Amino acid sequence: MFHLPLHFWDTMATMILVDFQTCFILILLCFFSLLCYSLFFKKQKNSPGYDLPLSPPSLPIIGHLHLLLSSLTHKSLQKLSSKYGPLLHIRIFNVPIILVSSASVAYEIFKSHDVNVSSRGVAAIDESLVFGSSGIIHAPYGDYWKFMKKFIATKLLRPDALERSRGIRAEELHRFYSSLLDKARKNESVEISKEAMKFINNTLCRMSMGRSFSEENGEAERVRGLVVESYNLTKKMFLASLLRRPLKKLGIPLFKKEIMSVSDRLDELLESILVEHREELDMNHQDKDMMDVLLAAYRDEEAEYKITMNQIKAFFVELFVGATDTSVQTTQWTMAEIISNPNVLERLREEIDSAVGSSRLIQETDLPNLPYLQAVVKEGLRLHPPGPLLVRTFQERCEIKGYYIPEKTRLVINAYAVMRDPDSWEDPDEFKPERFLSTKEEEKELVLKYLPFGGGRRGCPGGNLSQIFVGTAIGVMVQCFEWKIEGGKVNMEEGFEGMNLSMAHPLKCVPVARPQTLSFTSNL
Ligand code: HEM
Repeated sequence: MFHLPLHFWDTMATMILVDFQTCFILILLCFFSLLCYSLFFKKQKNSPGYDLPLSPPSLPIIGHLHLLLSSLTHKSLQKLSSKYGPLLHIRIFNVPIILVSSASVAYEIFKSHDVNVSSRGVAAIDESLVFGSSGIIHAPYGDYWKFMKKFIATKLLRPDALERSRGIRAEELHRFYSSLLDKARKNESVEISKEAMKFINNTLCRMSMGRSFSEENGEAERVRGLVVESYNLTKKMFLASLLRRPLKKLGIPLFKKEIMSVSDRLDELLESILVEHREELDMNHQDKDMMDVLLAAYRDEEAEYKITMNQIKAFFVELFVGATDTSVQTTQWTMAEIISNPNVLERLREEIDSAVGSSRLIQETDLPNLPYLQAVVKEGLRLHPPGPLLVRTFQERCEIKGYYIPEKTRLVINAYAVMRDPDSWEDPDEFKPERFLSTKEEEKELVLKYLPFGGGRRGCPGGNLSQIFVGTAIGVMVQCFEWKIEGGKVNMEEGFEGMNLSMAHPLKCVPVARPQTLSFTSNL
């Protein structure tokens, strides 16, 4: 009898086992695809006359999801629009998203459909303090949002409220200068974003709730740590918000545990700071910082809107998440551009030296007299907007450039692409601050295509404060130091840290103190 060798049976057994595993995986895949198909891929009900713009080629089932998950989404989308046009529709599974990449289409949307696109329509985990439903960033366009927007403009960031906290910013600016000077004396390298983060986070902590890094309990540092954790969850939150409804049907609470863990710790920290503020307010009846002002609104029986404690906490979380890293990244990118463009550095320094002189440190009250510095910051924001994609939702069906968009369709405006659109900007990839030294007429035109702070009523309310943070930080670095760059050249490669566009290789350089600026005492 013919005997097959033992190892043959071994091999057969292994093959059968492997085949069985492959089959099992295949069956699972088929099952999962069918499930995806029924959950995401079933044709949406067409609204009458619904006619979306062109959709570029996409992958089966997932559509353009891979582009949204790429590390530099704004660039992938910019590439797509430069090939297929400034008004497109992309899809994630079967969910359509309108993609806008030119100034003219963005302008039409903000001019004629502003209220219609004034809700973002994205909410991750309802009960989370980070990007949940209690915050302003994801609040639908309605009473709560209107109350908060007005409150921020008239109570928290109005010129006289900012005037009251000017002393805090001057102290922190001096501390920023001293820290750089210390590094210069030791000939040590500085990571610009770290120094800027200390300055901005500390200033904002003091302005909003009277806390700073230097205080012993370290609350500002804990806030900062938790904000960093929130940034690191951004992509997960985005996915959770996108797939929330279909996955809810399957009982999968995507990333809920991680998101709630950060949210709970923020809640605990803010609760203790709020209790302290309430007790102090009861004793002194005097509001000193933003938290006091919000608590007074909470207690106001006559207030137009009855704000809740959860909304107050969510506001502070979003204030830190939205205000610190955006300003830090802008400071870092702008400084990188200044160091890479010696002619800009020279002109800027001449302006500061002549307007401020050499006997004192620059202050925020100097900014109106420094038009070139303002132009440099604007140009930094044009080329490197920290939030390159603006996300909104069309609440109602509408017509854009002859297309009919159904209600509840997501909208993404690629502000990065708009601000580098060669049809709107001369030499769009060049750092040319002069373009912002314009006449009033030209200025009006610029507003239409300049979107680092978004647009319309849903645009960023913190533009003025961020100009102060970034303008003064850049002012100090240029006024007081020469900068030696490691390796002689700045690496301008982009990366994405958390939710903001950042430098793939953080800017590190050694400050060398200019002789006349060695002995500035505090401006106060
Ligand atoms: C360089 C710094 C900053 C940049 C580039 C920036 C950018 C943005 C952008 C692009 C948006 C979305 C706008 C839209 O959808 O049209 C936004 C929203 C927001 N920003 Fe800023 N921001 C900065 C600083 C600040 C500061 C300092 C604050 C607070 C003091 C702040 C508070 C907010 C708030 C509360 C929102 C939500 C507004 C709403 O949904 O109605 N931001 N910001």
